[in-house]
Amino acid sequence: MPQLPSFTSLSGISIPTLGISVLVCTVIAYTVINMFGFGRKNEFPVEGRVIVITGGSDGMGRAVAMNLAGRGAHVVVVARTVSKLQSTVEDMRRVALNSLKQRFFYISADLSDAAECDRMIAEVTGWNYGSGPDVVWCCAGFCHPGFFTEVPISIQRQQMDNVYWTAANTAHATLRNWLAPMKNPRRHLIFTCSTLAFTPIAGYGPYSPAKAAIRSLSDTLSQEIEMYNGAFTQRHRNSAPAADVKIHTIFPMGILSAGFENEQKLKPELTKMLEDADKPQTPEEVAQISISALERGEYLITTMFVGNIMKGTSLGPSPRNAPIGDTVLSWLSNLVFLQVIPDLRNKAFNWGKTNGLPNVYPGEEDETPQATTPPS
Ligand SMILES: NC(=O)C1=CN([C@@H]2O[C@H](COP(=O)(O)OP(=O)(O)OC[C@H]3O[C@@H](n4cnc5c(N)ncnc54)[C@H](OP(=O)(O)O)[C@@H]3O)[C@@H](O)[C@H]2O)C=CC1
Ligand SMILES: CCCCCCCCCCCCCCCC(=O)[C@@H](N)CO
Repeated sequence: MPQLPSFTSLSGISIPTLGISVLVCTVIAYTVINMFGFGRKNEFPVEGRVIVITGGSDGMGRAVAMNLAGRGAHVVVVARTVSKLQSTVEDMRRVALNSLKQRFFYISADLSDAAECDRMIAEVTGWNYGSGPDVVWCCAGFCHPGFFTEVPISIQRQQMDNVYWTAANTAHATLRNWLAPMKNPRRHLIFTCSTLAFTPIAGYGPYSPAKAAIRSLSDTLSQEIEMYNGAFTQRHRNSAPAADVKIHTIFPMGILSAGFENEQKLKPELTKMLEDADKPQTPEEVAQISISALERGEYLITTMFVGNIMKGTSLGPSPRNAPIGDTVLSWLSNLVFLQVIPDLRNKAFNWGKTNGLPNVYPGEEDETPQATTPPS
């Protein structure tokens, strides 16, 4: 009588081996499908949409504007300096996907002033035949690095105004516009933060807190917006507007922009040493990587490997992009940071030991280089 196949032999392969192989193949197939995005819906369609980009006249914001113009969006760029805005509009016309249909516009406004943000959103709505924009992407801001005690407090307040308040004022004006009845309920509000919101680096005291505040606002709004979504399901009982608003925040590492060149002139040598792991990216790279992540529907978005590790250690209560992937990332990052946290502090300590204090002391603020705030 022929022997029945035993538990350990099925055409010569044991069943546990077969099981593990199937599992491994499934994981590989799943990863490949995810990597190439087969069958995945684009969560960030932009063709024919009206997109406002603050800080859209330079650096990352300008690169985002050019990229989206090339994908068929109608783009409004907002910043203070008119000449840079005009040249960006001209360049967008050149790269437009459909130059006959697409419309471009610029608004000069200092967005650290809330009234200016309201005016800006009202102007965009007028220009868009009475409808608000579909996407608002906050990129305005610049960095004034320096040691906390050496940078005059007035400049630190300016950083809060130009980094946090330009974003918060824009979000306030935008959401008030969006939470009125709207034609196309799916909207995107995008903040541009920095990986410094995840990991402290000495010499960024005037700047990092403003970025950390943006991250906190983003997390709060991503929860608060659900109240509007919930109310909308009961719209037969109340007048809730359709509020399918998605919030996202981008966390770039260094970006090779005009703002970055200026920042390098002010930056303490210790800070440059501590951020040695940062290999700055071009604005175009940052724009492209961010847009691809938005298309995948991500919430907290980093633009390179080291930034992702920095995010992992600091995920806290933020909504996850992928529950399993982000959880594994946070475990691994926490292990990496067991070494990174004391390393950064030791480097600061040893810097002081070797070099003493820098030349500028409190009370000599007049010698501190001033933040560049290009004229309106
Ligand atoms: N460069 C870097 O290394 C990093 C930058 N980031 C962040 O990314 C974003 C873009 O940075 P980057 O590419 O360097 O930008 P740039 O410094 O090259 O450009 C900044 C843009 O913001 C505008 N802007 C600045 N202040 C205001 C204001 N008060 N009201 C309206 N517009 C304003 C500027 O125009 P104008 O001056 O004419 O108003 C310009 O269009 C910023 O939020 C920055 O903090 C994050 C990580 C790293
Ligand atoms: C393997 C993981 C190790 C992690 C080590 C931590 C390294 C810190 C790198 C700091 C990078 C700061 C980039 C943001 C810069 C920025 O926002 C300004 N340039 C603003 O313009």
